[in-house]
Amino acid sequence: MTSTSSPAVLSFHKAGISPLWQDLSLELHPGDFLAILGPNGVGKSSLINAVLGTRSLSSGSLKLLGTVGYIPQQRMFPTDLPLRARDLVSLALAHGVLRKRRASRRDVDTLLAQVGATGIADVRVGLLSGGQQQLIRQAQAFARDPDLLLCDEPLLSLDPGMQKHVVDLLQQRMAEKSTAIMCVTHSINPVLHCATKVLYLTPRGHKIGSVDEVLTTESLSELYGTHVEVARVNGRVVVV
Ligand SMILES: Nc1ncnc2c1ncn2[C@@H]1O[C@H](COP(=O)(O)OP(=O)(O)OP(=O)(O)O)[C@@H](O)[C@H]1O
Repeated sequence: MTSTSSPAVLSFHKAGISPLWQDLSLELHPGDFLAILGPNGVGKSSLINAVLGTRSLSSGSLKLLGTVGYIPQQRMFPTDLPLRARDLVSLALAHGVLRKRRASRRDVDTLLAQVGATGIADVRVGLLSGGQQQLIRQAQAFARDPDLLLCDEPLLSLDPGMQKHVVDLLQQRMAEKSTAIMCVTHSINPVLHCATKVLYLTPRGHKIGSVDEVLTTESLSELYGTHVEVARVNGRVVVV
């Protein structure tokens, strides 16, 4: 549940990365789910990278309160990487803990169970399928109970069943831990039920608001400068 009474976990104030986007102001509160949409190359990943500090803003500012977890765009682990799924999760849990350098086996097993990866715990990560590797990345990102979770196309190349599983896990984090989520995606439908805000980026400008405010014929036609039809079919958003 969104908690607008709590301080914003992340806020952008008139932020820009030239020449991609500018004058971006938004706030993310605990329990918010921001879906970031837009065409290829418009600067969606760059927005995530700005929060991670790996890309600088060229104007404006951003303020981050709290810890961050990151699910990167899908990239396969090397097939010969000599680490099991449980080793990667263990490293993520132990990271930053100075006195206790090793995560307990129980904590690792709990996290693996949470993402439904118990059965692959002892398999070398490079031998896992793309979807299975994505679960391990999710477990890594959850390890330190982040206040803000950055997800860069976490559903890419997953089948519908696995997409639902991944979105359910994100939604569970929002509900149980009030984690705020920023999720870059090329399709709004798998996250339609949990998105509290949508940021739609185009080379001509951007819009921020609820799904019903942003994903409309009027709003997208204005953003693209040409008529774009947005329809609802069986509860799904269809852009024509
Ligand atoms: N560190 C960087 N420095 C300068 N330019 C960069 C950097 N990283 C990416 N770019 C450029 O910024 C532009 C936007 O890239 P970005 O990956 O943010 O787009 P995107 O909207 O996520 O695209 P896609 O949907 O295709 O993943 C691209 O032209 C890219 O080449």
